[in-house]
Amino acid sequence: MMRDFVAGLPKAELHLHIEGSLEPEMLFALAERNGVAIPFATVDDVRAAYDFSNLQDFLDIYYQGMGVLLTEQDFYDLTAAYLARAAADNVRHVEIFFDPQGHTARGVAFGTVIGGITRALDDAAITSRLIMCFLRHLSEDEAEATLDEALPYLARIDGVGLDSSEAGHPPAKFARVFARARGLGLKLVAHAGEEGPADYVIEALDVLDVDRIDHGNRALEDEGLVARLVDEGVCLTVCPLSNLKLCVVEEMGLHPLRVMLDHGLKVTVNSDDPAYFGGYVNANYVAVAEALGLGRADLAVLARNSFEGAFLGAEERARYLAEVDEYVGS
Ligand code: HPA
Ligand SMILES: [Zn+2]
Repeated sequence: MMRDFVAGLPKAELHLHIEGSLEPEMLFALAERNGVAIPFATVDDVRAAYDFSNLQDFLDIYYQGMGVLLTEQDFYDLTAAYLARAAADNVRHVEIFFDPQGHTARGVAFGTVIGGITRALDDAAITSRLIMCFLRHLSEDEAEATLDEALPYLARIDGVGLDSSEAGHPPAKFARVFARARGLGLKLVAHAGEEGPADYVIEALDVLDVDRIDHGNRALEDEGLVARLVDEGVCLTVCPLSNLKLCVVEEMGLHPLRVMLDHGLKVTVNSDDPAYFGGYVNANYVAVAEALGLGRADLAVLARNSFEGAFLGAEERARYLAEVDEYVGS
């Protein structure tokens, strides 16, 4: 069965917002532990509120939800719970986003956030990288101040990203801070082409010089851009259940992943904000496999792409790719 094949497939997850892995049960537990009021009476009430028509609808609830995260232990518990879910999906390597500005704006210290997350990463069996995202609805000066705050922790931060409300906040708004991050030796990624136009994908490549594109769906609207992404082997971190929940696609049968694979784009499958979008990484693989009729060979390509697009050293990458080959050949 396809589900069993996906379950055993070794894979990397490259697009996961740790704050988006906050399950309703943990939301309640942390609200109680920290004495934070939340506008929900039951876990079912919370799930009922997860009905979004666009990215902003989701972001409003996502920023509200992270308000229960206050202590280092909260960030540890959140991250440890995600890592356990990922390991259960046979995720062998994760690259985790976090949104420091969503916490420092509430008076939670940068060190508290990164301390809890990295302690959980250190305790986990799977390998990981950590990517700090700037909130694009805020100013570049605020992103610069966040990068300043990160300087003492650069040994634990592998890259920077760009997330939050895309429309009206083009990548070029963050040209200076991304250039500085590059100078500090950090990897660079940016959400682009989720709701924003193909031009934002081009800008992320040309102005920010990113190593990967997060989402990238709307790149398909520009033939020349597709050819360039194929030619340059740019990895796209696609998030099928997210796209469905945020109405980026009308139904899963219309998801562009199959077309992306057919073009030879280096696409990967990821969960984005699994607590909000209805499934972790394997659920995303199964959803697209069923809706688009993907076979084992397609799924193996997706898993290989996830390790090829990851910020791994050559030796680690080769080891993981060999694991995929061994599994697929078996
Ligand atoms: O999918 C997303 N897009 C933009 N910002 C986000 N922040 C969390 N998830 C997302
Ligand atoms: Zn995302």
